[in-house]
Amino acid sequence: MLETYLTVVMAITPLVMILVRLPYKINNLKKKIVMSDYPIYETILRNLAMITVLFPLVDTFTDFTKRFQLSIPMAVRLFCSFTLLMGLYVYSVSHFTLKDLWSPTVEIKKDHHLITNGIYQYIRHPMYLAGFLISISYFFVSQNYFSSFFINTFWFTLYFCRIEREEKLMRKVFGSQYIEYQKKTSRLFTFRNFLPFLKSVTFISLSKNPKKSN
Ligand SMILES: C[S@@+](CC[C@H](N)C(=O)[O-])C[C@H]1O[C@@H](n2cnc3c(N)ncnc32)[C@H](O)[C@@H]1O
Repeated sequence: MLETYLTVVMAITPLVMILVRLPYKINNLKKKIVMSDYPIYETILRNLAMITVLFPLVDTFTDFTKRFQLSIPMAVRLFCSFTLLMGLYVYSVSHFTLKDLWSPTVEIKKDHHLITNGIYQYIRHPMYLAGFLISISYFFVSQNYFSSFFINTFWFTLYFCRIEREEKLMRKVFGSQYIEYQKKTSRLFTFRNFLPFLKSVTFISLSKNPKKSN
């Protein structure tokens, strides 16, 4: 019974990730990019990371990776299934908040404005936080060190290479507005504003993305 629940969590992970992202991915193709910063190594890394999104399906529905299993206590696996679902939720909320300003790489679109509401009023990179939560939790839920090694290596490297460049580009485009925003927010996680942060995730405060920055 518990094993079935964990298998379902593993199987829905890539499906939720793909389905949530799909409309934004399509929308992104229509938008005019005015500035970008993505070196070739990031394109390679991103494509490799994208392939690993499918690994949970391989782990769940085939025997290819079965021999790389550890034995992790059920209580730990159950707890991590909760953090994995939280990760999927934060991933969805950050997409819903960023809307058509989402892009797969570090780039600025025509009429880009700074989002500072909802979950973005507490942390600057909720989508990357979600990625970390999902990848780490997946290791414990699946117990599969082979898939988890590739998932974690590619996603962690991608995010760590990207965050600084993304913030640099945002400072270049939004100037003092982004510097002020940085002062008020944490990069990936907030202990100081943990409760309001949780509230913003729980109640999806998607209320009116300001068209112009405040
Ligand atoms: C994959 S999204 C990730 C957004 C953010 N780093 C996160 O983790 O939630 C990357 C794009 O989002 C855009 N972006 C990031 N933060 C933003 C903000 N606060 N307001 C508007 N656009 C933002 C940037 O143009 C960047 O190219």
